[in-house]
Amino acid sequence: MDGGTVEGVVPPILRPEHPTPRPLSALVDEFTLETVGDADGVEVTGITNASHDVRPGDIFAALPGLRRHGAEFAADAVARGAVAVVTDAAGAAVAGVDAPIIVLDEPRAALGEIASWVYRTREDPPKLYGITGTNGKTSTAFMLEGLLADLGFVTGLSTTAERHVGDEIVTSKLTTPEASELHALLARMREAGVRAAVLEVSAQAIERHRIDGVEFDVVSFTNLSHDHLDDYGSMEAYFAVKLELFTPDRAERGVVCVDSEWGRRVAEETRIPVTTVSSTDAEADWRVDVLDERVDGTRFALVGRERTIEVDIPFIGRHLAVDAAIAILMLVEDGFELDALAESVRRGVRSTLPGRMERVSGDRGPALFVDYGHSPDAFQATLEALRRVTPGRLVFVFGADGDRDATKRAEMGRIGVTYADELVVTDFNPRTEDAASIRAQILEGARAVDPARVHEVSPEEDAIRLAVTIAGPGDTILWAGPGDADYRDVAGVREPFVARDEAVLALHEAGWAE
Ligand SMILES: CC(=O)N[C@H]1[C@@H](OP(=O)(O)OP(=O)(O)OC[C@H]2O[C@@H](n3ccc(=O)[nH]c3=O)[C@H](O)[C@@H]2O)O[C@H](CO)[C@@H](O)[C@@H]1O[C@H](C)C(=O)N[C@@H](C)C(=O)N[C@H](CCC(=O)O)C(=O)O
Ligand SMILES: Nc1ncnc2c1ncn2[C@@H]1O[C@H](COP(=O)(O)OP(=O)(O)OP(=O)(O)O)[C@@H](O)[C@H]1O
Repeated sequence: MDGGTVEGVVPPILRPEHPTPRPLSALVDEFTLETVGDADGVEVTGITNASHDVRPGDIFAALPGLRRHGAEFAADAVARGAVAVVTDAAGAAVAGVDAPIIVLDEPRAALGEIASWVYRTREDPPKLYGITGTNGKTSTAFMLEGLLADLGFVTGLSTTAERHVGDEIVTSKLTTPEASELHALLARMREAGVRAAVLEVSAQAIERHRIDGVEFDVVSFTNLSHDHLDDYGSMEAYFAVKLELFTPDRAERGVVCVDSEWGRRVAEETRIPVTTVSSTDAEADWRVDVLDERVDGTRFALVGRERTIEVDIPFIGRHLAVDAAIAILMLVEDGFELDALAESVRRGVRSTLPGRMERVSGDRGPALFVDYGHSPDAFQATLEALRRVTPGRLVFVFGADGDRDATKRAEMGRIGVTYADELVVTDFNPRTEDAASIRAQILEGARAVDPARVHEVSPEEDAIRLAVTIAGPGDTILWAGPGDADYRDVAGVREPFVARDEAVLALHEAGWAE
């Protein structure tokens, strides 16, 4: 199981409350599936690939994984009420269950289409907006949802931070859920009357068939930078996966930020019509001209070939202005008039971004922000933005997560000490890795720039306390990594940990907060 061992830390999976039963035999006929056992008379109401999520009437998708084969859990799934199993030949050989088994060469590749059939998610779908890129997906998604809500839509949202079904909010596990969970979420949204849904799409989701069976009205590309090379090996391979979202099977239209070379390539190589936006390239269809950067917000002009609007967002930095522009343009691409959007932009973009550049300090002492950034490019964007609104020094606290792309760690250290005045290197979800050796990799990059401004403190609650001691009024502290997470993962065990709360406590102990 990927969720932790601590109760309350594993987020719930949202499902339709009143699914319509469908005959398994109709599924077998429609997809011409090879079946062991008798599908006749079996009624299906759901599907899942996680044995602990099985409900009576489900199909259990027993998928081969990196760590184990889901078929190991088939008996448990059937005991919980699964009425059929979908798996591959290896899974069928070990499933050992008294239930019909559908055997496929690649069950993961079929999961999206089967889940879409089970939950009928192609029937009268809501408007669907998908956002991909290395950084800014969650931020853009929240801003877009805010706009849609202001336009009067009942909205749905699926991000790294939270999933929303109208007013219902749960925390997320993966950025993009597995296909069976995603289609269940869409079915739950339909029950709640959701007419517009915004989905964050990770590279892993595209590659691992998590968004199969979903057809987006508009997709967008924020940027691409060093991350996830443990999964993809090279930036070229990482790019190729992202590009797949911009194909006619996946989406009708797109919005592409061409600030980076990767964005320019998406715009060139896409197979769907796209509009381009940039804060640096005057040739783009739309330009983001930042007019004013303040500690409480940013004002920018969104300049088109024929129209311009001015936009205020309550977030710091031009990178978030670009995210806001992408959100607005996704609606323009979907047929909304920019002028008609202006009022909603004024009100709707004023949503909150959980754990993204979130200010947790009050009026006294240093300003303290908790952020979710965990890549060199995100660090640079946030530190440069904070520098422009900080009269004093910039103190940066971060760690690099374990069991994830180790090749970015030294670069994170280098960026950290280059763009901040003081750097406190600490821990962040070491998972199954040794925390000290992760810190050592970061420190190697940081100390090569300037060892005098680099501190090493473990664990993170001590690190934030040191930062609060170093900083004073007029200074800014950025704690990057944990964002809005409510746990930390040490030695593969998740324990409750909320960075915001630790940060406020540290400020309180230093006399800067009540
Ligand atoms: C590399 C990757 O994406 N792995 C995902 C994948 O794991 P896997 O295929 O190796 O599965 P496994 O753990 O071997 O288990 C095999 C099967 O047995 C099932 N099982 C397993 C145990 C059990 O008790 N019962 C059970 O049914 C599992 O649900 C699975 O279907 O399927 C699992 C079940 O759905 C996921 O939890 C797991 O995500 C892991 C935790 C992960 O860390 N993924 C990251 C890399 C990821 O996907 N990140 C992106 C965003 C990144 C970003 O933008 O920063 C994301 O979209 O979240
Ligand atoms: N357009 C952008 N360019 C660079 N950095 C950005 C941009 N937008 C947001 N960031 C920074 O990237 C970090 C992550 O932001 P956000 O959560 O919105 O991205 P994400 O793509 O959803 O990340 P993840 O996929 O890891 O969930 C934050 O530090 C944020 O300040």
